[in-house]
Parts: sequence; structure tokens; C-alpha cells
Amino acid sequence: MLKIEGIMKRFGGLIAVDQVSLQVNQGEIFGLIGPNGAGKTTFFNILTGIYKPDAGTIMFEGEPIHGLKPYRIAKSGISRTFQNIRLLKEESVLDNVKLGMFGKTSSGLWAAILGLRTAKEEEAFVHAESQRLLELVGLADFEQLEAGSLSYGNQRRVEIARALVVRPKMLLLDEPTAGMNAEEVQEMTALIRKIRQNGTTVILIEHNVTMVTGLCDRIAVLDHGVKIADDIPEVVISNQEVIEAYIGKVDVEGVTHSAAN
Ligand SMILES: Nc1ncnc2c1ncn2[C@@H]1O[C@H](COP(=O)(O)OP(=O)(O)OP(=O)(O)O)[C@@H](O)[C@H]1O
Repeated sequence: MLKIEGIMKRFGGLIAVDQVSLQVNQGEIFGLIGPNGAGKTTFFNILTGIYKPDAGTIMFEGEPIHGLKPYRIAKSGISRTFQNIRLLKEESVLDNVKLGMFGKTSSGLWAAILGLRTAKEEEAFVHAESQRLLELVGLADFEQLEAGSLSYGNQRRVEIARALVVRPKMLLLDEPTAGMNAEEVQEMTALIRKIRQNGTTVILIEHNVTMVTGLCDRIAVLDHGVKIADDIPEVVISNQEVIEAYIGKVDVEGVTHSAAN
């Protein structure tokens, strides 16, 4: 479904993503892990068109998407959430989800697909669809509350509902469990499984290695912009280079270097 070859991104003298190639198959939950500053978010930013890669190609369902503008990539079926929650805190939960459709209704997307004839019909459809997604993420009872009044974990769920309102083929989640307690992490894991069951392929960036190894079909590891592993979880977590990138190299005096979270 997604085939990336040799993508690279430089910021001045720093190579944030260095010749990364990988493939994600339809229906997979694919994990992207690595220490702080490894290039994971930059990778998402290239994939979604926020940054143009300095080299490399990205094919999505057989079509090149590298270098396209973000709205074009979104239109091809890739949706995302951000590391930092981006909600309109004083607007209702429901209105925040509806915003995911911004630009889509005016382009007549749903009108064309569903034969909706008027703006009113379209608005009613977006309303119902947003409510359905709030139900999916477990927030049906919260739709009229101000988004900012929700817990951190629930705000992340609103973001996911908003990203799903365009019915993406592929959903990119940037640290969906950041700041969550153990119970919320479990709930998020169940939600991501549900999203996949509904037919959406998922790529997630995560720091919670236990969660990612339990959830993902395959995992790629970035370290200093370079992909150092890409395999099923059992193989990745026993890879020596991965262990060193995460835990740090232990020298003869037992001092740990380059520790990461
Ligand atoms: N816009 C930018 N300008 C300059 N340097 C940047 C920019 N964005 C990212 N970087 C640098 O690129 C490297 C990779 O950053 P990136 O945010 O992609 O890492 P990450 O793996 O997502 O880290 P984290 O887990 O901490 O979010 C870092 O050294 C970062 O400082």
C-alpha cells in the first residue's frame, strides 16, 4: 500500500531522516519507534507533505505522492494526528470532529459519493458521521462539552475521531498514548485495533515499547535518522543494535551512554 524508497531530509547540516526505505501493507498496524530526535515526526511530516524530502520516493497505492501539497496527500487517503494536541478548546467536542471535514464538504466530496443534493443534506451527513465516530472512540456522551474540559486522554480520542471523519485509507498517529496512564493506554490499544478492523491501515509513532510490541504487526526502528531494524516485534526487540540505541552502550566501567526513553 505504501512504498517508501530512500527518503532523506536535511535541516542545515543535520540529516534528520537518512535514506529510509520501508513498506507498509494494507491492513497492517505498523509501529515506528526510536529514541528522542531519531527522526520519527520528521518522517510523518514528509509522508503528509509538510516537508518535501531532499531525496527519495513515496508511492501510495501505486501513485507517487512525494513532494505533493498536504491537502493533495490528505485527499489521496492519508490522515494524521499530531504529537501536540491541536483542538479548538473552547468549541464543542462534536464541532472539533466536524472540522476534520473542513474543505471536504465544499469540494463536494460527499455530495458526489452519496448523491447528497444540498448543503443542508451534506451538513446533516457530516453531523451524523461525526457522532458515529465519537461513538467509535467512546465519547458519545461528551459531544456537547467544550473540548478543553476533557481529560488529556479523551482529547487524544477527539483528535482521532477528527482524523477519521474523512474515512482515510491510512491513519498516522503521532504518540497516541503520550501522557496516558496504564488503563488509558489499554483503551487506546483497543481503539487502534478497532480502527484497523474497520479497514484503516495504521502507522503509529510510539515511545511505549511494551504497547507497540503487543499491538503492531511490524515495527521499524529509527536511530539518528537511519532505519536500524524493520521486522516483526519479537525480532526487533531482540536486535542488539536496537537494544543499544534504547538502553545505551555499556562500557567496561558499566557507564551507560546515549540513554533514551
Ligand atoms: N524544522 C526543523 N528544523 C531544524 N531541525 C529540525 C526540525 N525538525 C526536526 N529537527 C531535528 O531533526 C531531528 C529529528 O527530529 P524529530 O522531531 O523528527 O525526531 P523524533 O524521533 O520525532 O523525536 P521525539 O521522539 O523527541 O519526538 C532532531 O535532531 C530535531 O532537532
